[in-house]
Amino acid sequence: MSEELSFDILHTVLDSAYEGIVIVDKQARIIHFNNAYSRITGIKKEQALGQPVTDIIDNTQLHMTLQTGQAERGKIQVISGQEMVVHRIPIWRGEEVVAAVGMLIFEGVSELHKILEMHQEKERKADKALADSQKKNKKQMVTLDQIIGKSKEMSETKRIARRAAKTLATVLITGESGTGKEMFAQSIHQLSPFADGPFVSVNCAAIPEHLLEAELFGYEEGAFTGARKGGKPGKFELADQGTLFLDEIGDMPMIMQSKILRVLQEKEGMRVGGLKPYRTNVRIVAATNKELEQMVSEGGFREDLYYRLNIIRLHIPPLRERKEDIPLLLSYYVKEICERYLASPKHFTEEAVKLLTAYNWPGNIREVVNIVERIVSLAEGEEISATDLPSMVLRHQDSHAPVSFSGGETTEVLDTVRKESMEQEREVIINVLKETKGNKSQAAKKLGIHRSTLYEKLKKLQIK
Ligand SMILES: Nc1ncnc2c1ncn2[C@@H]1O[C@H](COP(=O)(O)OP(=O)(O)OP(=O)(O)O)[C@@H](O)[C@H]1O
Repeated sequence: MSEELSFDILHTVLDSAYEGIVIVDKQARIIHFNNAYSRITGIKKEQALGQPVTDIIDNTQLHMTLQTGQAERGKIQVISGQEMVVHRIPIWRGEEVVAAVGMLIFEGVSELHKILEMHQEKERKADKALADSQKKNKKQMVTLDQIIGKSKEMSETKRIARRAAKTLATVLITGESGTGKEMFAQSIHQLSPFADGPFVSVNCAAIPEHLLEAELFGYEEGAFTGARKGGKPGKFELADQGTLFLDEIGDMPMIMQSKILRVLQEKEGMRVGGLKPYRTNVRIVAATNKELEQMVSEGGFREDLYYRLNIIRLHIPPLRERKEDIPLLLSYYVKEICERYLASPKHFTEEAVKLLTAYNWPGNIREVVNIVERIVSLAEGEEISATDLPSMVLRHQDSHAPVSFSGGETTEVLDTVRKESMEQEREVIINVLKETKGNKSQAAKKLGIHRSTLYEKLKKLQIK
């Protein structure tokens, strides 16, 4: 590129900059004065070019920059009666300062104040929103009364939860996905001596392994690349005097298991990059849908941590083992969802309830919520009948679970559907097992069901 061309390009770039830019030569004469500088100060370009900078710009120090060779940043300079923020930068060639650049960053300090105020206002709003959402969360926290279920199994689970809540002991909640483990954890917190403190929830499976320590214990400024200025408190600090809910604890990496055990024993934590430990007094409620005992025996979970967590055990049975709760859940959620969607009230016919009760609900109550949501948004009339149900419900009927809540005989339709669906289910499972070369854990994962459910199905469908 010719020297002339690069000079032209440079001038164009300087002229289109948002900041005011002035360049002086060795003798402190102005050799460049860009459009922004002219706009901000009202001084014409022709007036400025070739003139000593001290004659043109009020209170300039650029001639001093040429002498000292020192850069100055963020200095306040009064130009045309206004305070402005400037940088002054010397340009060296070898041992000598050959020019200096003056940059006008903010047109006035008042602009800087405005920006600062805007920023502070934004921060105030964000803090308020956070405080409001924390208050709202507190109000929205679940209580035991909101947990639906009158079956013997659920009544027993609630009884244990109520008693566990009053103690300071660690609670381990087990149960398949979607059975309501987080609901129980919140209810325990609400009834516990820690109820006035925060409820902090961490999903151990959702946080990448290398971030988990910082998330749980916090970090100090500069602890790693990307660490936030001022550091960040960890969940153990945030949950102080409250409850820390460690969801999916079975997915916790071994190294973190040891660190958690240490905090539980010593009631002290240490931020990543920190030098001084902090005190933390939290009630731990952990949950998992994994077989922790089996993980312990296979070496995937620390035995000492397991015993430390398993002081009170709360098992939530899957929905298929407490079928009498299904009609209650259906009628609660159909009402709640119709209200939420501003839809006209709807109800299930007796036959639809029978079919839904005979379904095996591998996704438990979360699946109930999803299916009812889907049905409500598609069904047109007030009545939800068998024809409105998703085909999956008809295909996966639980043949060895008689529908006893209404005391009636199962219908012929239901029988036919069941027979057909068992055949289909058998075929699907055999195919998946072939794909996984007989590996049952992988097959259960592919089918989206728990391993114990797969074993039950293998037995029921006589798959060898
Ligand atoms: N007994 C219940 N009564 C009413 N709603 C319930 C009940 N149990 C669960 N739910 C609802 O089902 C959904 C799943 O519940 P929750 O998140 O507590 O389950 P979970 O066992 O913690 O699931 P995961 O193991 O996947 O984290 C939520 O929408 C919750 O409100």
